[in-house]
Amino acid sequence: MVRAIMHGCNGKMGQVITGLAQDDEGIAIVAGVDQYTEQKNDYPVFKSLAQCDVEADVVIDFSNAAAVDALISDCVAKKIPVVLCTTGLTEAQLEKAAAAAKEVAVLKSANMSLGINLLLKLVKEATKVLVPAGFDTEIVEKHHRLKVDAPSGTALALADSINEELNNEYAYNYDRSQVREPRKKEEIGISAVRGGTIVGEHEVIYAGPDEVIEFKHTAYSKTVFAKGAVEAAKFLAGKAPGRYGMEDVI
Ligand SMILES: NC(=O)C1=CN([C@@H]2O[C@H](COP(=O)(O)OP(=O)(O)OC[C@H]3O[C@@H](n4cnc5c(N)ncnc54)[C@H](O)[C@@H]3O)[C@@H](O)[C@H]2O)C=CC1
Ligand SMILES: O=C(O)C1=N[C@H](C(=O)O)C[C@H](O)C1
Repeated sequence: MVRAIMHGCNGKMGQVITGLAQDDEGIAIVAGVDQYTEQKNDYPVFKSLAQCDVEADVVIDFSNAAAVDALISDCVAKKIPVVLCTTGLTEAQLEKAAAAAKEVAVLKSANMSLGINLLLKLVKEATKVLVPAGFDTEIVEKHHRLKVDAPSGTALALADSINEELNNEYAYNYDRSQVREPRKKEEIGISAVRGGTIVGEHEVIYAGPDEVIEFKHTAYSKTVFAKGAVEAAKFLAGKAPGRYGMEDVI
């Protein structure tokens, strides 16, 4: 059985994963880390991974970008593989995660659901055909009112997947309110909506001459992300240092 430390254990995703792990014989949450150390479950909770003295095979992280620098350093120091799911990371943090992967196994993914990981591939095929035919690409994401980062990590991952097919030559446009000019061809628009309890919606819109194609993924519960994270943790435990992604798990 894989022993996991839940980083961000007292948050929304931390609690869904804790519930899922209780019914899964292949994984056990043996400790939690959270800035609020209230013990909500049957495992001990520590303020930081550095302070955690419980042995484990892997860390699952759903916390906050501000927590990720210390987390990565602590995983390297303790030589524990990490499933990094927190979004809104800076370029410097992404570089730090890449450097850490030389020392420990790091699986980073902005979205652990099966559907989005398929969509990341589908948009590559669509882009190859549609953009040369004159279609513009826009991404619209919608999330609950408590989400702190925008645009979502998933929207950025979708944009990156599309842009790879365009030799990374397209710029991301997050805000059209400050200019009065037609849309540039070589851009990908990304818009964020926040409200209520929306779990997560991502639409990729290809708008062409007289026709529009839309791909849409809707997450109806956080369980889709939690299931992916649990499978990723089982996959990553015991793996050699390196960078891994959900494509390695699915
Ligand atoms: N990759 C994926 O599939 C998904 C990623 N996410 C991302 O996961 C992150 C967490 O999401 P939620 O659980 O909804 O947020 P949340 O705000 O409900 O939970 C975050 C938890 O992290 C804790 N935390 C914050 N700073 C900390 C620190 N410095 N040290 C230790 N713990 C700290 C908070 O106290 C809280 O309990 C977000 O960045 C979100 O975008 C969310 C869902 C799916
Ligand atoms: O904060 C969330 O809730 C989610 N965050 C991830 C993101 O930023 O892409 C994934 C999912 O959409 C839910």
